[in-house]
Amino acid sequence: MENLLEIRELSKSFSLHNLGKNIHAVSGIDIRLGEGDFVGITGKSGSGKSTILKCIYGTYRLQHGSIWYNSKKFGPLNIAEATNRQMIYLRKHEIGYVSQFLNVMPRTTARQLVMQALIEMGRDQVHAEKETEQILSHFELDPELWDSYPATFSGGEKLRLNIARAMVKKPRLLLLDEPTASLDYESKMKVKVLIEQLMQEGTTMLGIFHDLEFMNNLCDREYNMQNGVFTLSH
Ligand SMILES: Nc1ncnc2c1ncn2[C@@H]1O[C@H](COP(=O)(O)OP(=O)(O)OP(=O)(O)O)[C@@H](O)[C@H]1O
Repeated sequence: MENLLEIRELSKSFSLHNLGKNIHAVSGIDIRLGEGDFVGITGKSGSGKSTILKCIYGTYRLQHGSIWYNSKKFGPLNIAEATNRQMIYLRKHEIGYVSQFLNVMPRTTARQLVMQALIEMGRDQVHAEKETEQILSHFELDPELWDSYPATFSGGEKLRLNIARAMVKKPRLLLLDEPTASLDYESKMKVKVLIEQLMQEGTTMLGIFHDLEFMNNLCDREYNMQNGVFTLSH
């Protein structure tokens, strides 16, 4: 397999049984991502952008098409047919997903949350501790909060922690689902610095951004979604 990710003819619809309705979220989507590519997706709200990322991450099962991912561990793998065990492995080691919502884990501090992610990736304790402190400082999370539970954090603090946790792992493929949506300008710029660092290190990224200015200078290619269909816009 020549690319890191090859999506062919992806279609996904949702059956709303209680309303007797079927919603076609996306259809006939084709995307190729070579190693190190940064591809952006734009489009109106509800046009199906997040659905694509969720199919790649295995949150949604597709009805039609294939999502070939060239895994380090499993070789070329069609995510549409991957087992739960394979998806759990990929999420821990190879594919990252960052959205604007943080899944808070009970009785886990901010520091532990980031450290766990690094240890899952195989870092030893000493390096994991150092990298955790570096990234929490980069996102200016007040050191007083490092050993507190994120459940009580403000929206912006949760979001910065969420991004820190996904990015510190430096996954091979990083899916960005509007991660900067509700961040202030300074925090957005900090995310941008990290994206640029990851690009230099060869991380492949597929990202949805509403802020076109933010995205324009970063992406190699940009697709626009309209009513569940894709067109290359630049
Ligand atoms: N789990 C679900 N169940 C039912 N319908 C869904 C589900 N997820 C998405 N949809 C529907 O699929 C369509 C596409 O949704 P999606 O979240 O992919 O859009 P989006 O382009 O990412 O929107 P936004 O920019 O507002 O986040 C919408 O009509 C949405 O209501």
